Amino acid sequence: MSIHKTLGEFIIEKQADFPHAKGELSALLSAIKLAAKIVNREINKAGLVDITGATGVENVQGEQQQKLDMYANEIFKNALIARGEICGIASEEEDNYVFFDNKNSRSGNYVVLMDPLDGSSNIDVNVSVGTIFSIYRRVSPTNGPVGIEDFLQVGRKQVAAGYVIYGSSTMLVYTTGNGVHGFTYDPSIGVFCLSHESLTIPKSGRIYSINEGNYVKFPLGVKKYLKYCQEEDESTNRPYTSRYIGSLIADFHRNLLKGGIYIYPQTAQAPSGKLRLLYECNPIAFLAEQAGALATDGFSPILDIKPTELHQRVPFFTGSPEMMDTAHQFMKEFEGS
Ligand SMILES: O=P(O)(O)OC[C@H]1O[C@](O)(COP(=O)(O)O)[C@@H](O)[C@@H]1O
Ligand SMILES: [Mg+2]
Ligand SMILES: [Mg+2]
Repeated sequence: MSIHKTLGEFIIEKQADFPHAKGELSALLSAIKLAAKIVNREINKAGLVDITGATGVENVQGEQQQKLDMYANEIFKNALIARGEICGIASEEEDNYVFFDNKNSRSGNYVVLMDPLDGSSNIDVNVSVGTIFSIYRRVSPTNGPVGIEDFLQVGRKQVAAGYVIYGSSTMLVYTTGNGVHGFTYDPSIGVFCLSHESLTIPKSGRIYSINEGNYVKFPLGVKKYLKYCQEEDESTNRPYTSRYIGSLIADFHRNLLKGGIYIYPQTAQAPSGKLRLLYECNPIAFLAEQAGALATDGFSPILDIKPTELHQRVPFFTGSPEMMDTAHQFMKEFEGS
């Protein structure tokens, strides 16, 4: 029976990959690893504990906050605040960024942006959900207060990003800019073990993920691409098959392993789409590009977008490069209509 390498061992081994290393990545990821285990424990018994349903409070996005959104937000925040490397966080569930104003954290060099619970609409129905994180080095002077500029950095500046998927098994998948690596949680020994080293997405695939319930509101380029996916043509493996879980992390993870494309486009009602640039699209885009996939707003790379607001939204296209190229051709051809 082979004993898999643990996440902790792998991080130590890969330490040299992380600029300014000095053990800071280990501390950052061990905080996330610990919080993921605690949230995983509660999710696994969600029906038995008072953790399902809404809190009755609306978050800054105008969405009903779910109890598990808030629980995960507190667990990750508290795990991060306890580590001196991190001087501040931004979260989907916090109106503004949070500055860890204590002596220990002030000297921290990193900020974390997170979506503590992704796929909130699936919490109560036992469908895979996730946590997404993005890590930057601060740009404001160390030992001083954190500023908005520390959070509004282009995605290319990320030093690490990843997600936890709470599904049939629980996995943590991350990158520090040296490939994408996946670790599966073994509850019997309480550790994340290396199960998917150097993940790369298949060049093409047969899966498209989009909420077709919004079809009539889609831009013409997206409508045309969907028709292309559904046409009969054996030579190009079409029609493709539609798979949409409604949890960005679960849809992305499946496509990463099998090949495919995920699209959450702009609509007439939501000209910037739904997904948030800083703690959903940037971290996924960093992982995607590291795994040989593309991630764009339908036209240009997500990682080159200069953020202007903490909770700004962007149209999001990501997936196998050949499928993305085709989708881009339709978006270009029907741009503006
Ligand atoms: O229900 P819709 O409009 O298809 O939206 C589903 C999308 O919204 C999200 O749930 C948004 O994320 P949160 O659950 O973190 O708010 C994504 O995970 C998912 O891909
Ligand atoms: Mg989300
Ligand atoms: Mg969320």
